[in-house]
Parts: sequence; structure tokens; C-alpha cells
Amino acid sequence: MSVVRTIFLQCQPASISPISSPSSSSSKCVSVKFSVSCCSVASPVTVVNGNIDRKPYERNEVRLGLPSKGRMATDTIDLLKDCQLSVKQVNPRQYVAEIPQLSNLEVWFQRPKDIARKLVSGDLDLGIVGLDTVNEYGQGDEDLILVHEALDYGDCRLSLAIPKYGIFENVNSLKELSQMPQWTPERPLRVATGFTYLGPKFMKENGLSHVTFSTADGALEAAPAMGIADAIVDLVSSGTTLRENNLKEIEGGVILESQAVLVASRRSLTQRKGVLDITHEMLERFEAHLRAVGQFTVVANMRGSSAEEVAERVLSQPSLSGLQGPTIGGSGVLVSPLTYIFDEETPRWRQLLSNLGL
Ligand SMILES: Nc1ncnc2c1ncn2[C@@H]1O[C@H](COP(=O)(O)OP(=O)(O)OP(=O)(O)O)[C@@H](O)[C@H]1O
Ligand SMILES: O=P(O)(O)OC[C@H]1O[C@H](OP(=O)(O)OP(=O)(O)O)[C@H](O)[C@@H]1O
Ligand SMILES: [Mg+2]
Repeated sequence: MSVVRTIFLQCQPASISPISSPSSSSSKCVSVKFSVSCCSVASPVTVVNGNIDRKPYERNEVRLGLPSKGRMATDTIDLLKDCQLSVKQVNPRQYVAEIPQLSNLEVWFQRPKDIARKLVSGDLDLGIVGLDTVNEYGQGDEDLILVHEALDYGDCRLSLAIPKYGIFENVNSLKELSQMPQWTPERPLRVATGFTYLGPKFMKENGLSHVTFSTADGALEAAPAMGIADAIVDLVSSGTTLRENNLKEIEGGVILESQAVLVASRRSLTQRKGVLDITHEMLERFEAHLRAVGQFTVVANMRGSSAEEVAERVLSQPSLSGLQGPTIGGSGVLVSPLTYIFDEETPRWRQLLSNLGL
């Protein structure tokens, strides 16, 4: 009986599929690889918008905008670090940095809303922010292209919420809210929101006509209890803030599902030297890294009469997806998390090129 070395990839979700057939060599080593696709693939989205004054900028460096503060800041740096892209900042109060692995790239730390604005104005070429920010401050500008629409952090939704109490006690859907007799031209539904573009757009698209909006920079959940508004449009993640303020979401009231995205300026991608190459490099790393999240390499020595027999046994056991691989007779088991799984092609890259007409 010969000892056969088996290598396979293990992942959390139950589905597991071979990405390469077992192969044997003269020394009776067998290599079996499994993979599960962890992220959904969607086309780069073009967001549409109005007229903005564009500056014809003369510069040679490619500029990437990253969140300077707030909850997106650390997670963004962490994602880049996980992709072996180290952001070198001289000190935390300096807003410019570099990523040595990406030459000719300047990183600029900015507030998320300013990243969206500066992409539109041409002052940045690439940015990482929440989709809510892209849509709110990009206002559907055709120049903005979502290069990666699911970076897997910053998950939240933009949602309409109303009080649980009073006249809203039995109101549980957008339809019921819109049909309430209370809303008239003289006494419209008062909505407080920081999303002064997406909020009114949503109400209009859903046929709510007697609506007025007020805005504030934060703590919007206080507005109904303060008597300033009847409803709010704000981001919800765990739902705790709504609950603690006696508010509820309603059916049909989700305006947008959001997470961190990589967004680019179409003009930059097509006209500025180096932007397309840097985008390709970042995209390949992001896709390969996100595909590898939750997957592990397991290396074990296994007994079998031949490499083929071991490979056959490994491949035939769906239970391997439950981390039971070594129980089929392995020893010297090594388990390590995977950093990247590179596919032959980067699906979003192909989609981006076709979106750009290249
Ligand atoms: N509760 C949340 N959970 C997860 N992600 C969130 C949450 N709230 C916001 N986000 C995401 O993080 C982004 C940045 O939010 P954050 O509150 O850190 O900054 P900001 O709202 O731009 O600034 P500030 O709140 O200081 O005015 C949002 O645009 C959104 O994409
Ligand atoms: O559903 P939850 O997990 O409770 O999160 C939702 C809250 O998080 C955000 O506020 P943030 O913390 O950014 O404070 P802000 O209102 O000052 O922006 C958002 O504006 C909500 O208020
Ligand atoms: Mg906030």
C-alpha cells in the first residue's frame, strides 16, 4: 500500500465541485482541487445622471479615492491589505498616500460623498465607497461605472421607516402609507432624510405625490419623535437604531441594497493612461481574494493502493465539504486559509471592457 498525498480545497458552503481532475505522477502523488464560487457575478452597472461641470485635468498620475473616516475607512484598508496592496500613508493627517504595488497611483483620502463628487468632476479616476453614496452623490451620472459591485463589506440598505405607534400602528406597506387619507397638498407626508436625491426619486417613482422633505446630517431617527417628520429615509444595517427609536421598516420601502463597491470614471478608463491597467490589477486581486474567502487548503497524507483510488475516494464523498476529509484516513493534516483563487478569466474585467466598448 502506498502513501498518497492529497490536496484539496475546503469551503464553508455545502456545495463543492472539482476545478481540476485528479492527476497522478510516478511518485503516486495525487492532486485534487475543489472550489466553490462565493460571490455572485453581475454586470458592471452604469449609473445615469445630469449635467456637471467637467474639468479638463492635466495630470499623469492615476488617482484612487478611499474613505478618510467613518466605518468604511478601516474596512477598505483591510480589504486592500488582504489583497497584498499596502496603503502607505506618511501620517494619519496626511490625505495622500501610495500603494507601492501599483505604480503611478496616488491614493487620496476623502469623505465618501466627496469621492463620488470628485469622480464625477474628474478629480479622481477610481474610488471605493458604498453604493448608496455612489447613487446619491453620483446622481446617475453616465460617467460612473461600477467595476466591482460587491466588495463584501459595508452592507446596509437605504430604507423608508415610519413610527410603530399612533396613526402608523396598522400601516405595514408602502401602499398602505400612500393610501392614508392624512396626506394632502396642505398637509403632506413629511420625510426627513440625508438622501435628498434618492429619497424624493423613490417617492416619485412610487406615486407618492403629497410629500415634503427635510434634511439633517445624522441622527435622523429622532425626527419623528421630535415631531419634525412623519417618516425617515436612512441607512439600516442591524435595525437597532430604528428599533430603539420606535420606528419600523415597511413592505416595499427598501430603496437600495448597498455594500462597498469599486467605482471608476468612464472617461478616465478610456482616456487616461494607466487607469485601465490599474483597474485590471485591482479587479483581479479583489475577485481572486473574494473567491477565496471562507476557503481553506487541506493537505493530508492518505493511504490507498493507488493515486487514482485515493482521488476517487476523495471525489466521491460529498461529506468532505463538512471538513471530514481527514477522517477518511488522512494523517499529517495541514489546514491553511487561502489568499487567492485565480480563475482563468476575471468575469468583471470582460464585462467592463464590453461596457466600455473595447
Ligand atoms: N449602519 C451601517 N452599517 C453598515 N454600513 C453602513 C452603515 N451606515 C452606513 N454604512 C455604509 O458606510 C458608509 C459610510 O457611512 P458613515 O456613517 O461611516 O459615514 P458618513 O455617513 O458618510 O459620514 P457621517 O455619518 O460621519 O456623516 C455609508 O455610505 C454606507 O455605505
Ligand atoms: O441599523 P443600524 O445597525 O442601527 O445602523 C443604522 C444607523 O447607522 C447609521 O448611522 P451612523 O452610525 O453613521 O450615525 P449618523 O446618523 O451620525 O451618520 C445610519 O444613519 C443609521 O442611523
Ligand atoms: Mg453615518
